[in-house]
Amino acid sequence: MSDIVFIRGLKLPTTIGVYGWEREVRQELLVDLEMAWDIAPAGASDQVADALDYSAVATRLREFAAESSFELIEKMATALAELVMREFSVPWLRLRVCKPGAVTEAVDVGVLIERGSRPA
Ligand SMILES: Nc1nc2c(c(=O)[nH]1)N=C([C@H](O)[C@@H](O)CO)CN2
Repeated sequence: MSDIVFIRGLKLPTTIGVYGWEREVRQELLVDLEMAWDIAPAGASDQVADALDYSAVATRLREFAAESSFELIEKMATALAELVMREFSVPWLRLRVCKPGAVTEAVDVGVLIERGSRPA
């Protein structure tokens, strides 16, 4: 099984950053998430109850980020990955967390992590 359910370009307003001014403002992170998930049951039934509901995942990530106050995007990425695996029973994921504008000379900066075991 090598199916993937994904979310791309999810906006996560949050408090994030190591500098003093960053503790006083909200900034927007962008997240790309790939989750290993067997889509065969939903593909057969056409019922969202049989699917990994990407809408529910997105809502939960935005809720978590809104309540978070981390310094590093490494910490945010780790926490988001743990949440998705724990609450949605996802066995493997690849998560990119981007902080647009953090380095003005760069198109983008961020971290890309993989967690869990990918089903064969
Ligand atoms: N590897 C990281 N480097 C930096 C981070 C980070 O979260 N991970 N954060 C900052 C500052 O908060 C920066 O984004 C402010 O523009 C610097 N380096």
